[in-house]
Amino acid sequence: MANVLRNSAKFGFSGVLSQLSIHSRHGRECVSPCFSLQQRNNSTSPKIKVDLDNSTGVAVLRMQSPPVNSLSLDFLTEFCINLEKLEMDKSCRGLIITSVSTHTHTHTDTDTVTQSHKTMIHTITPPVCVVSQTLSKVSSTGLDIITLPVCVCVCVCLVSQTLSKVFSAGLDIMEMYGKSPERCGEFWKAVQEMWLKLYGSNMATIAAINGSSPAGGCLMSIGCDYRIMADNPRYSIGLNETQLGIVAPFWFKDTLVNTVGNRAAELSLELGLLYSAPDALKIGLVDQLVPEDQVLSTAQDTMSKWLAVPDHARQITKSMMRKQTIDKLLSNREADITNFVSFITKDSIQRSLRMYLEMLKSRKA
Ligand SMILES: CC/C=C\C/C=C\C/C=C\C=C\CC(=O)SCCNC(=O)CCNC(=O)[C@H](O)C(C)(C)COP(=O)(O)OP(=O)(O)OC[C@H]1O[C@@H](n2cnc3c(N)ncnc32)[C@H](O)[C@@H]1OP(=O)(O)O
Repeated sequence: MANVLRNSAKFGFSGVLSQLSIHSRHGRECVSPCFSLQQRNNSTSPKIKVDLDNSTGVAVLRMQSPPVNSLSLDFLTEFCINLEKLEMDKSCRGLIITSVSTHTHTHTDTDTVTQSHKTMIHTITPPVCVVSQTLSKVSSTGLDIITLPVCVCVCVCLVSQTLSKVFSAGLDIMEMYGKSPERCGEFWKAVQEMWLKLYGSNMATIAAINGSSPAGGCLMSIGCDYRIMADNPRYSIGLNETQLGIVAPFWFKDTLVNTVGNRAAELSLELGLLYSAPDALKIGLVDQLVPEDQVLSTAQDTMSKWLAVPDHARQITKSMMRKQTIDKLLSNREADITNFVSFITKDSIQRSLRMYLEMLKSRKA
């Protein structure tokens, strides 16, 4: 654990703001205004909202990165910073990770608004102007640009984006498709960092899984100490990498083996299985199913049981259970990055990713 914390110390807070502005992928975030707004609201970053209840010592981290909470470099950077801040905060003993279903953003603009196609524009003030219009997808970049000729004096508009019913769609495939080896390496290092921080956290961690959680989303869930999933037939969870033509790295595999045992992990990984909530419960991939509207409250009740155990005893035990798995990656980080980069940049793998992306988009059409 100490190693994990020492390793993570290299993420300085001064670097956070610059990372956030540099890596904004779609140009849909207006970083500075959002960041200051989030600070006023006691949240820490645009894609992630954190509320720490000082009376219980429990923080709720809500992922709010539409459309599917995919784990981009931006997202992972914010996630790690937030985790590090909570880890350093002695008053925080427990962490619940979940997804928000709605997300509000503030944009400062003059007369043009650029957003993704799932955006609804609700209100624009001042001048008073109400528009309610679902945008259609128009450009090859995936961005929609509309001009509001009647609102040439727009100063501030409140934009609400809707998240799909997902916990997290896993790694952002666009971070692995058509990117330079350097950028892929940077991305993979951030994926490693996210897992090291979460799996090695001193806090008691609970995943409140209120939506689908494939691949990297599943990794995030099994990186926690306990998993509560919404009993909704539309949701699934699992490490489905082979379905994309890619191979789950050894530390994904190790985390799954530690959670469900060797045989279930073998079947699950080789077939790239996505489990329904009841099937996930059956193999121990999640610990509890509850009605969707009770996921968070159950996580909070469960957390109080975890926090009834003296911290030092729980932390040392957790370290004893997970240290070997964590150390294996720590001593192979560079080789793991090299492997990832050479694997993911292969033509054949890039073709698989392209076909998978096309499949995702055509499924919708
Ligand atoms: C030898 C070995 C050495 C080293 C190791 C090497 C390699 C290991 C490498 C990688 C490991 C990767 C792990 C991963 O996490 S890969 C990501 C896997 N994720 C998935 O398969 C999920 C795909 N998504 C879905 O199934 C669905 O989107 C959903 C169930 C999450 C939600 O369904 P919805 O119907 O609600 O939403 P959609 O319309 O499908 O999606 C909306 C929108 O979002 C885009 N999108 C979805 N998922 C992703 C994603 N993971 N990354 C980027 N973008 C995503 C989707 O295309 C839609 O986009 P458009 O609106 O059409 O533009």
